[in-house]
Amino acid sequence: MSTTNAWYLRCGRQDVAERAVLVGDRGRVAIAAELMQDVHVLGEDRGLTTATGTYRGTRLTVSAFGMGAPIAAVVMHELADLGVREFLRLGTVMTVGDTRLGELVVAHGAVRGESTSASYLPLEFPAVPDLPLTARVEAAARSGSRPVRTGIYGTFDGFYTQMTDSEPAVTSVRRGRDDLARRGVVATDMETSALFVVARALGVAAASLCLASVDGADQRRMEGTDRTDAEADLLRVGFDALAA
Ligand SMILES: O=P(O)(O)O[C@H]1O[C@H](CO)[C@@H](O)[C@H]1O
Ligand SMILES: O=c1cc[nH]c(=O)[nH]1
Repeated sequence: MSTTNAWYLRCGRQDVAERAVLVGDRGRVAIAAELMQDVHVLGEDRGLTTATGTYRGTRLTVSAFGMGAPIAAVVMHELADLGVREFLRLGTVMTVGDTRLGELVVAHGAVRGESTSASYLPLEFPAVPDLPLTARVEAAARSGSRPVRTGIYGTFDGFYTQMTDSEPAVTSVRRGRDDLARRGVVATDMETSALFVVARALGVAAASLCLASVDGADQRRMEGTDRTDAEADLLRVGFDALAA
């Protein structure tokens, strides 16, 4: 791949910072842009939105991939080829076990329940974050006002078949969530394990910090200003960690 023009992100090495935030929802790029100065919105293709700006003197790139591990891996891969060295996923998760809505959850590892990471490294390889970056993330989270939880994520491809209580898989999904809780998993999402493994394969650092926005037990969702305020807190904490 050319290092001057990424296939899908449609930008060059000079357009991106060495530190990047990966979000799912494109709306979070707009919120992130409000936190930064000198913001440049970069090329947009297939709904992938990327912006680079400065936060407290540190240049940061924010990129939205949408949903799911395959496209998250494409975005990480292109940004790594362009020179990004540190990645922080800032997203949302569903609670497992004792995790409560509104908590910020720092990933200490992730169950590789998705298929994308196996195209980079075999399943024997663990999905673990970069530990120094994770320590920065945890410190920034603990200096904020929200409760912080740490632990293992479960990452899956099947939103309706592996994660939510939807027919026809509702019984196996509930059983699977109980099994994860018994083994100490604290949350589920669709990208974290893939990003950890892809980062290891490409020789870059990755960490993941997410807002618990859906209750796994009853599928209640954070809504309205509760949710938007919490997502703004998530972005501020994440930016503080990357700028530290
Ligand atoms: O809030 P984001 O970052 O999109 O993350 C979570 O939300 C989506 C599912 O609702 C998946 O992408 C999942 O990982
Ligand atoms: O239900 C949810 C909420 C956030 N992230 C997910 O992957 N699922």
